[in-house]
Amino acid sequence: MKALFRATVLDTPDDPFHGGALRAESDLGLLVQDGVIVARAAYGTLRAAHPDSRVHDLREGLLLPGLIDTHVHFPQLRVIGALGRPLLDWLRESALPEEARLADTAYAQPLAQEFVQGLLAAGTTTALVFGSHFASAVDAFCAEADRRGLRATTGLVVSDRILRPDLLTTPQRAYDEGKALADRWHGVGRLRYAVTPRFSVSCTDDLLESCAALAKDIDHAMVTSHINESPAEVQQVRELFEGSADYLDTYDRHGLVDRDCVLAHNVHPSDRELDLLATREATISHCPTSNAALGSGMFPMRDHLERGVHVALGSDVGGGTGLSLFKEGLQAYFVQQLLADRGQPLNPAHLLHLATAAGARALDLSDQVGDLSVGKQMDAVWLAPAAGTPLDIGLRHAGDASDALAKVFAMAHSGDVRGVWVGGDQVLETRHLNSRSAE
Ligand SMILES: O=c1[nH]c(=O)c2nc[nH]c2[nH]1
Ligand SMILES: [Zn+2]
Repeated sequence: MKALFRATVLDTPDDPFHGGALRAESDLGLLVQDGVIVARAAYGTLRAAHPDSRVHDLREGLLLPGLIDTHVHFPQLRVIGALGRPLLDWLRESALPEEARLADTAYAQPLAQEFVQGLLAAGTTTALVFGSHFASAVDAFCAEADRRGLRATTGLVVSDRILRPDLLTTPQRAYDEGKALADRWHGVGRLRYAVTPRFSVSCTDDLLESCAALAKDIDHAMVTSHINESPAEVQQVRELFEGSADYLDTYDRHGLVDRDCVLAHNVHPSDRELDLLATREATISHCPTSNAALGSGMFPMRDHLERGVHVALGSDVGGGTGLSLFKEGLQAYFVQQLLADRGQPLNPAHLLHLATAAGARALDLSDQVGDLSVGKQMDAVWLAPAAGTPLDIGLRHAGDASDALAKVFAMAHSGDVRGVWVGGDQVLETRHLNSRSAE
């Protein structure tokens, strides 16, 4: 049976960083068949043409494309909020001891459930997920993401130096375990594989070469890692890779940087790195709450965009302070405001684009998700705040759609998410969902 969604729908099919604007339509109908939007028109018109369709009446609040988180660590959910330390200290004292616990599948399995539930509850329908150093834990995450219907790209995190010994591997083992995981999960349901060297600090050239070999041997794999996050980390990479031009070169000289590559942070890039990222068409995942929490620095978004580098948004949990991309969008806005004349002016359409269509492009999923046009998958988040909350009051008094969206980024959180769909499947249902088969 066809489903007909009735809502006020906001999305950004035309890139607002390149002349596009927010698309906003009220009392719109989205007709969905087999998970795909097959018609988009005034609700009354679609209802008259499809009287047997099952109506989802979402007129309260707003319907947005499902959010796309391009950098989030599965093993770090339980250590969100370890504030007060810079990156390398935070890794050693907070993140890595927790990551070591995932050697135990009995620890990893409930964590996978909590993590996938957390993403969906935040309205995130697609994510590029930094996996675990342990293949069994990556299996646990993939099984849970598949069970819940999350659109996820993930892989085995690999390192062969400097980290605590229980997190280290070898180039051969990294290849073999990664290949076996990809054979099990790549292309299963909505899952894809990402080759995931942790960062150049913890990866020798031999390991990065094995990552490149693995990426070549998996049809259309992604590659993801970290880059230029904190000054101390950048300095350590400089010392470890004396023959490299810069941090990006440590990946690029192994052929790891191309359109299917997403690198998190890039808070401290050189002009050469920005130009090469643009040439390679790679994406930088900007993770603003993490950058602030770890004191990593203020992201030079304007330099990225002026030089043609693609930018999307990531929560970077657990360096980041939660799974909500609304909070990341707001923090991205704050940082650019604080950079004053060096900052990138951002309006609500920019924020929505960064949290949706830009992520789809990063993951090479633009033909499927990122906005709510005909032909796209029905991946959507329905925001309907409880009556009397500041967001509810704000939405009811918003001057126009852009104003309403600004209020969403200023105030929305998981508690305001009332329904989430991936490929037309309802993957999260919360308070009093209003769905009926006829008017
Ligand atoms: O923000 C970050 N989180 C991490 O877990 C990590 N590992 C290397 N570099 C990192 N940066
Ligand atoms: Zn990270």
